[in-house]
Amino acid sequence: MQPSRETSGATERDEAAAKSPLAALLAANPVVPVVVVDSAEDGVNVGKALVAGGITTAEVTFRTAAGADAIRAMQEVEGLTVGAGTVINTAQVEAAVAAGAKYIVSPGFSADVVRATLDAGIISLPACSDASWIMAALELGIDTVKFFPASINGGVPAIKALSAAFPGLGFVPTGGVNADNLAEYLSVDVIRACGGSWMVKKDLVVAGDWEQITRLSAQAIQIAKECGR
Ligand SMILES: O=C(O)C(=O)C[C@H](O)[C@H](O)COP(=O)(O)O
Repeated sequence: MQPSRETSGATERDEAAAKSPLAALLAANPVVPVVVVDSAEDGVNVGKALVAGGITTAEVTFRTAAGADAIRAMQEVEGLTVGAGTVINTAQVEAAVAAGAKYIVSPGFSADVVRATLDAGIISLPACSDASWIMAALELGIDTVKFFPASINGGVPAIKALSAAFPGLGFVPTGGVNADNLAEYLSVDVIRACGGSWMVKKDLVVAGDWEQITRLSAQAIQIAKECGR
């Protein structure tokens, strides 16, 4: 009997996870929330709200001045693996590592940022939006790339087309992913996880609506489970 698509996907993901710390991180965290906060305190509250909803990681961006402080403070949230997002230069890599970030995500590909991250012994997730950038990432040993902005760059059909040229490569689509299309993305085997801000929208953080963040997180995790994640 042929294995079902879901079963073969799980096996392929399991094999990748056994070989790569990044793939293992994503196997444990199929939904990666992109967190933007203006204070460390907000970061801690968001982190607790995510964990209460079953999300166990947070990509805290360097888009605000509070990024590094929030990453440092969020280490205290039990059950949360904190990474840094929107890391666009090596000074930010240093700041993220010093703050305790366990992984580093960029909106694009910079060889300097990837090298500095790997040299620090941290997991690197650069974004690549086309085949040329993917080839540059492969040269540095990257096995999974963020695909950003996913919806504008062609979504699932684009990822399937790129995947045909790069067998074994994992993708983390981010940008335009939400509760309505999460299942479409997570039903594709090479998509190791999805990133996005939909469960931690700025207005929810500003309003201190931690309960809604928990509800949206739980909804995302439920969708992921239904996709066999
Ligand atoms: O800041 C970065 O490093 C990014 O790469 C951008 C974020 O991942 C996206 O802006 C999230 O996209 P939305 O879920 O559509 O809000």
